[in-house]
Order: sequence, then structure tokens, then C-alpha cells
Amino acid sequence: MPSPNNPTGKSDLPGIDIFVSTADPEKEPPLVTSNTILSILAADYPVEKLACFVSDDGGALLTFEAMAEAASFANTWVPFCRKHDIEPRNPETYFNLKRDPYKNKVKADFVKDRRRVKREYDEFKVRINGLPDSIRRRSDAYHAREEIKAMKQQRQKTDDEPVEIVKIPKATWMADGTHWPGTWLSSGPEHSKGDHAGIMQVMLKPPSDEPLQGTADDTRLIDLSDVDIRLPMLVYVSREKRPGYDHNKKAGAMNALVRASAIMSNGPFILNLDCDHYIYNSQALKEGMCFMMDRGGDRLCYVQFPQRFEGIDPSDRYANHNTVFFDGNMRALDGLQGPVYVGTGCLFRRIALYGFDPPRSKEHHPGFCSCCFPRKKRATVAEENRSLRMGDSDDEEMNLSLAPKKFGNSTFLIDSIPVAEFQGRPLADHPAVKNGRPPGALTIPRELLDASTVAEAISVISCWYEDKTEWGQRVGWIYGSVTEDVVTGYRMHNRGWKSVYCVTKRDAFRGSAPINLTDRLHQVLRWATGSVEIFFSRNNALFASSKMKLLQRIAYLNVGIYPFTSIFLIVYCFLPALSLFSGQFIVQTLNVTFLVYLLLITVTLCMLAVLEIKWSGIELEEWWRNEQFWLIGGTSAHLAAVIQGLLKVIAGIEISFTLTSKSGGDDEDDEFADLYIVKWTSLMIPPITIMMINLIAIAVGVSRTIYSTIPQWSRLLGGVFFSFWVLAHLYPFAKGLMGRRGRTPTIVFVWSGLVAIIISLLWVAINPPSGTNQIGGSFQFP
Ligand SMILES: O=c1ccn([C@@H]2O[C@H](COP(=O)(O)OP(=O)(O)O[C@H]3O[C@H](CO)[C@@H](O)[C@H](O)[C@H]3O)[C@@H](O)[C@H]2O)c(=O)[nH]1
Ligand SMILES: [Mn+2]
Repeated sequence: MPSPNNPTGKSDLPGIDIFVSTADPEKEPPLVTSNTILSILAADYPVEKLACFVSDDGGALLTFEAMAEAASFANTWVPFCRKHDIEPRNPETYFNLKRDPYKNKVKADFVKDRRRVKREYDEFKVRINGLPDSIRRRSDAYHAREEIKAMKQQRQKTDDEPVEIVKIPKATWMADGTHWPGTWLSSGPEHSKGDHAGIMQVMLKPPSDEPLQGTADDTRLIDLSDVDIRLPMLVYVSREKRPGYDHNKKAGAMNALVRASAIMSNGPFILNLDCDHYIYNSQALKEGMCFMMDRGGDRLCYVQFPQRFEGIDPSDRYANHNTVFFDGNMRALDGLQGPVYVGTGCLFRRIALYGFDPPRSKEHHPGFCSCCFPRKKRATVAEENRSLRMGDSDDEEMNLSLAPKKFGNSTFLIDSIPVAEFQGRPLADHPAVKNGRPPGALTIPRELLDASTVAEAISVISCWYEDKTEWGQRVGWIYGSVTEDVVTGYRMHNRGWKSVYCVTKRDAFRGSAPINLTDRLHQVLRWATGSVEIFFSRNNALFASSKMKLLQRIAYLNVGIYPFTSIFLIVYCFLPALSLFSGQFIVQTLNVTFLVYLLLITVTLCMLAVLEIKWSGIELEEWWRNEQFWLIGGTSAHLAAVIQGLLKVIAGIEISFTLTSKSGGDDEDDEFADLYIVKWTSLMIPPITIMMINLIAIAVGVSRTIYSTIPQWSRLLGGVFFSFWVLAHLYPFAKGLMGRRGRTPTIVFVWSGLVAIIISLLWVAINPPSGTNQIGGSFQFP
């Protein structure tokens, strides 16, 4: 609205570029991705300031066409959301809400509008679900036509000789009758997942600067008078991939988007979402922006929102909600200069991603090194009017002649950097705001997209663009770890940036999580492997700069070190069994020192539990699930991660990014059908072995006590208790193995039985039970 401060009435908010990553239409259903896109296009933020970029690492025509469908359905969906204040603005979730949709709705035509839009959405869904088929059929048809053509040509050439069958590669065809430049269904050279051209398509053009009111005519589905019907810009991007180049997984995809968006929209802020994480609260963007625009907000590199999940089984068997982490640890980190970046739901300041230092970073040094090495004070006036400074290079003002070395040689990109810096400054509407921008500076209209801009954007998504630059090294998302998120955030904190944790009353974003055992283990495996990679890299928090607080450093160190606890955890899980086998307790006799230690440890653990429960506000049951999964993950995935990480360091074996499958949520009969899927993975061997050994140990211990002349029941009880404790932790794992109707792959039992027997026999052979408390006759190992 026009006001004395803002006579034009245009929004003075900075632009936001939203990045959505998707990599495989099989594991990440296009319906899920399109819903995310729709929730973004409908977000409550000035339309002309939003731009959405979809990165498709699969290079799939299916994703491309699904995005086109979403863009077209957005013309109905977005104005409908604006007109009736729909929440959440993800149609799939909205139409499946269990609560009464008519509550609090007063507009008379709501019922009619909802019914019509719902029907449109159902049709949209059918179209999306039919895409794989229609693409295949279309390609087949074109292919047949091509073959006939080729045959005719050959017949003309060779005249009456017998015609051989002509082989032409089976292409994937776009609707306009041209070859799809990306991955083909039957992948051929230059058309496979790791080898295809860069593709960029503007699916929704940048909107006009002024609101555009809809009309009420009958051709329209719903009456849109007084509703702004503009849509934000939407761009489909699939970066170029060629064999021989390292594509750096998600980090590489994000960096391609950072460059392309700098040229096309240059929003000073960037929101990163995974394809399955949609905007649940349409106000969230504004809420995040509040922190950035606040006094001192110019020193924030990102605002991280908690990850919240949907579609998880009610008992949360594999601790997917991770509440202790998101509501305990992350909130605590908020007090230590900021939470870590967790990969999705994070609003970045663009220039922080470019690797610049925060403003006023040389003024004060909170780290403890400053007292030992006093620095010379710089003139603070110059600091106030600072320009951009790159980290590491001491005191150097942003030097554009050096920029190509860091950013590559796109002048468009380099010229956009100071603009993004200026536009990202907080609003100088109060004398206390340092380094602000004058009011009204961002109400100017945006430049139009022309062909040369798009051409430039395509050139920066080519795979050679990053050669001999600092992309992934010091600029953008950082390479070298499959948990690129933690490293990227760490680097910013290391430069002195602060971050903020923004927990909104209504969840800002919601995503999905793997609820079946195998997928969950693989996810945890990837995270842990990423952590080990970080531990063995220069990003180990041991080498942190003095700009990090001590506790913050420890927290980051912990992120890198936790997988190594698996080694001890596994020892602990075998100890009770060993003590039962040998008939000896962990200590020779129960003396006072041991009991004091035990008591101390138990009390500490209880206190920790109480704090975790209190701080993250969870129920005892959820806490217990968390503990259980810590052991399950610890004995399987974490151990494997340590081994994988060591292999990478020692033998240089690369680590792949196993995508987590996202359920389409279309199973009508059972919402949690995924929970019961059992897929064999070798990650399951250690926990199964632990279970077997402990079970056998209990049996051995009990029978030994029964048959012994003087049964020492109290001693047995001690041993059995600890064994049971281990088994209780593994209960969800055992349940997961059983599947729905006890359909466990036989291999699981064969393997684990074998391993358990071998270990038991070995034990008996090495340490033959002697004397009175022996079971059966004497046993001689062959
Ligand atoms: O080569 C790749 C691999 C992955 N992705 C995308 O990365 C995202 C995360 O993948 P997912 O399999 O869903 O992993 P999660 O374990 O659920 O993800 C968490 O952990 C990852 C780090 O391991 C982060 O990248 C994610 O943002 C964070 O949500 C998805 O959108 C993918 O499309 C790509 O774009 N290119
Ligand atoms: Mn995910």
C-alpha cells in the first residue's frame, strides 16, 4: 500500500530465489516435486520478488514435463490460495486434510471454488501420473516413424536389393517433435544420466511489476476479481554433465543454480528446499526475512528452519522426527552463534554463499586468540563503509579484477555480486541500523529477461565452468562430503558469520522421511559417512578459526566424530554376552569402586535424559525410540561409515550419494505400507549378530546356572540384565526385519545363525568351560 514512507506502494522487500533439488523421478515422484513447486509459487511474498529454480540432476523429460504441468496448474491453484487464504498451499496435503475445510471460511463462493479446484487438481494428478506412459508412447511413435523414414531412404539408395533392418538409437522425444537433450529412457551416448547437455527452460516468465487483477468472466474457473493472478518466475535447470567431470552431487547442483540465478534474477537471498520439502506455512519466508532485515541482520549468513516430517508411522519406530536434535541441539546451538545448516529449509544470504566475510568482521574478535595476539585496530569509519571483502586474504577490499579466478569468467555473474550485496542489506529506517540500504531502494522494476541473459545462464551451468575457480572450494556449497550441508555452514561460521534458528509456531516447511528400516539405515549411513569425510578433511573443527566459540567448535567436532562411537558401542553390546558365556562378570568382584562408577554413570545418563526430554519437550516414549535408534544406527550404519571413510582416505574410493526414496503417498489402503518393506542390506549383519549372540548367551547362562551344583542366581541376573538391556534397544530393529507378516528373507537367518554359531564355537574353543558349572559332557573342538 502507498504510504508517506513508500509513495509508490511497491514492496521494498529483497528478492528471494528458491532452489529445489531433485535427482531421480523414480525415487522422487514428480507429483511430490510438483506439489513442492506449487507451494512455492503460492507463497505469501511479493510475487515480483520471488523466483523458483528447479535443479534436475536426473535430466529427465518426465520431471521437465511435470514442471510444465505444475506451472500451468499454478494459474488455477495460486489465485485460489490467495483468494481464500488456503493453508497449506500444497494441494495434495490440502485436499487430504482431515479437518473440516469449511471452518473459518466466510466467502460465499468458497464451496463452489474449492469443488472446482479440487476437480482440476484431480485431473492434474492424473496427467502427472500418466506422463511416464505418454512420454513412452510418444517416443515409440516417433521412433517408428524415424525407422520407416530411414528404411525408405535406404531402399532408395540400394534400390531393389533386399533391405536390412536399420538400427537407429531409440531417442526420447519431446512433445514438439524434437529430441530431448537430457537423459533418454534407453540411455544412449550424450543422453545418459552422467552425460548430457545443459538444459534451461523458463516455465513461467518474470511477472509484471504491478499487480494484475483477475476477472470474473465465465471462461474462468473461479471468480478472480480483486485477486492478484501473477505468478513468480519458474525456471527448470538441468546442469550439463559429461563423463570425466566430478559433478559433486547436490552441492554441485546447487552451485549451478547459484550462478544461473545470479544472472536471471539475482535475489539477494536464497532459500534451499529438497524436492520433498514443501512450504507448509506460506508466511514463513517473511518470518525468516525479519531476522535478515533486523538490526545486525547483515551479519547473518543464513536462517535455518527446523525440519518437520509428515507420513511417519505414529510410533516413529526409527526416530525419524529427530526431535531431540531439532528442538534440543539446534536450539542450543542458536545461542552459540547459530545452528548448523541441515540441508533444507534454509534461507541464505547470497554473498555469504559467495565466500565473503561478514561486515565489521575485523572490529572485534570474540575468540580467545585475540588476547594473545592483539591486532592493530583499523579505522572503524572505513569499516562502516566497507565494501565486500573475501576471507583469508587479509584486508583486501573486494577486487573485481581477481574475481574471475574465484567465480569463473562470467562478467554478468561478477557484476551481479555488488548488487546482491547492496540489496541484501537491512533497511536503514532506524539510526541504529548499521550498513543499511535507504528505504525505497528496492521498489524499482526488475530487468526483463532477454535471450542473451538466458544464453549466459546456460553457459554458467556447463560442466567446465568451475574449472580453475573456487566454486566448491571457498565459494558456494562446499564439495568433498556427502553431507555438504554441514561443511557449507561450517565454512560460513568459520568466517565469522552468524546464523539463526527460526522455529515458527506453525511449521514453516514439511518434508517426508524414510520409514522403512533399509532406507533409514542407508540415510543414516550417508550422514555418518559424510561426517567421517569431514573429520578427515581440512574442515575438521579442530582447525577452526578463532571466530568460532569454544562450545560451537566442540559441537562441530562432535558432528565429525560421532560415527566413531560405534566402535565402543559394539564392544559394549558384546560384553554382557561374553560375561554370560564365560560365567564371569565384567569385573572380578562387585567392589565399591565399581559400584560408585556405575552409579555415577547412571546418574549422569539419567540427568542427560531428563534434560533432553525437558528441552525438546518430548514424551518418554519418543526419547526411548531415540535411544533405541542410536544403538541400531550406531552398530550398523555408523560402523560402516567409519570403514567407508577410512577406505576413502586410505584407498581413495569415492563415496556415492544414495538417494532416499520418497513415497508418493498414494497408497490408499495403508498409509504406512512403506514401514513393512524389508530389503536386505549388509548393514543389518552387525545388529543381527549382536541379537543372536546375546540370545544364545542368555540361554547358555540360564542352562549353566540350572545345571550347576550351587546355582548362583544373583550372578546370572546381573549378566542377563545387561543382555536384555542390549536386546531391548534392538527391538525396533527386530520388528523391522519381520516385515508385515513375518516375511523375513531367509538369508537374514542363515547369515546371522552362521555368524552366531561361529562366534559361540570360537569362544568355547578358546576358553573351554571348566569345572563344575559345565553343560553336558566334555567338548573337544576338532
Ligand atoms: O546428486 C544429487 C544427489 C541428491 N540431490 C538432492 O539432494 C536432496 C537430498 O537428498 P535425500 O536423498 O532426500 O537425502 P536426505 O537424507 O533426506 O537429505 C538430507 O541430507 C542431505 C545430506 O546428506 C542433504 O543434502 C539434504 O538437503 C538433507 O535434507 C534431494 O532433493 C536430491 O534431489 C541432488 O540434487 N543431486
Ligand atoms: Mn530427503
